[in-house]
Amino acid sequence: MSSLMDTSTSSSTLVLCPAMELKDGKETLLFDPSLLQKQPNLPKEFIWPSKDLVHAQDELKEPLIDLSGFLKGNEEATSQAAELIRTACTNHGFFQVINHGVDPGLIRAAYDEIDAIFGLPMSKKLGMKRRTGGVCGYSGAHADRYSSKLPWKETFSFGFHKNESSDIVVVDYFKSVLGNDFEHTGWVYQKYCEAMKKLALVIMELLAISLGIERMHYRDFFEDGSSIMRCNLYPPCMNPGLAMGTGPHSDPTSLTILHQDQVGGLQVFVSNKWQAVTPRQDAFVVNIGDTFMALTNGRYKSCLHRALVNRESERRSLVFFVCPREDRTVRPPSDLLWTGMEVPRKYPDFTWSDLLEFTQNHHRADVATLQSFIHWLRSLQS
Ligand SMILES: C=C1C[C@]23C[C@H]1CC[C@H]2[C@]1(C)CCC[C@@](C)(C(=O)O)[C@H]1[C@@H]3C(=O)O
Ligand SMILES: O=C(O)CCC(=O)C(=O)O
Ligand SMILES: [Fe+2]
Repeated sequence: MSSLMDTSTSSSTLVLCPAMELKDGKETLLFDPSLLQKQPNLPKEFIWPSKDLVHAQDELKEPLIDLSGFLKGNEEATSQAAELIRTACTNHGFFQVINHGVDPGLIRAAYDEIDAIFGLPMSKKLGMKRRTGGVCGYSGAHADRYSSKLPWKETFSFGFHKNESSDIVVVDYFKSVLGNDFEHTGWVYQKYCEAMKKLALVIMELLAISLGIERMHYRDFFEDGSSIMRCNLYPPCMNPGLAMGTGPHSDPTSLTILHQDQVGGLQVFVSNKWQAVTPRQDAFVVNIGDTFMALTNGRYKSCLHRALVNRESERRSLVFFVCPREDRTVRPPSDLLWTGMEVPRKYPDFTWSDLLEFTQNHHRADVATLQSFIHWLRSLQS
């Protein structure tokens, strides 16, 4: 299976870049913000094509969905929320929710722990690095995965799922990877992920209602899912106009529940232009991912978005990626495949496990991941 990974190397980096590390005998760039920020110029690996750097023209504040009525079982509020969701997801796959029921103190604690993680010495962070082919662990600009268009960010990701042996998998992960000193951090993210999963299942009900299908359909599909939690830290950048915190993409996952701090930088592609998402500390950003788009047979759109960096401030975001159990077949409900006559399938059956493996080993998730994945699947079958 040919690798589609970006393998271009740039020897000039050896001169420019203050820090390299040897990986499998190959010199790769080491994303150490404390060193890189002192550099006068942005290393070439972080420079993005001009087509990706087009400025945002407007701010996108709507649709903002108040969940309080739905959570109380108010039918009028439920149908209003469903209508807003239907319009937003049919067009661009982005909305925000307020009065979601998540404790603001838990959100604050999750941000505090971001600093505990990324404030560790580089040697410690490299010791908890994401393994090739996996999602979990630390990553510095994904410099060990790609050689160009590197994102100006550090990430730390881990799984959240129920399993027979433990119902505190996040606590276990933090203790095993970061040590017993991080048990408290593990509990903060255990509670945070539990709150995200609870909110995700509420939103799944609303999504089903908005599509006019059986209310529990998606809730049941995701109940036993294996989700991914990611902490993002975007350091200040000496040349933010040429860099990207996270490049243009749609999430290959199903549903993303994101909280951004007050710095700002998230943008979504709506009405054929990039629009800034103004931070609201009381809101969660929700976007439809590729897998959920397939679960609606393309009725709901996977949201195209990106994150910019700035010269002055660090930016942080907490991102919860809702995923189904890895072996579940991704197939739209039959109610979406019949409107008095048969509706053609837009995507073949697949599993999240296969799409995840594709993004981790064969294709850098971008603005066309699902199409590339379908082509790749078909190439395997031919
Ligand atoms: C399954 C995943 C792959 C990524 C993390 C989750 C969902 C979002 C994906 C990602 C953020 C999309 C942009 C590119 C990417 C490489 C990144 O910038 O981190 C993607 C993640 C990844 O492959 O690690
Ligand atoms: O940090 C952000 O605002 C966006 C991050 C993102 O899109 C992602 O991690 O998938
Ligand atoms: Fe994303």
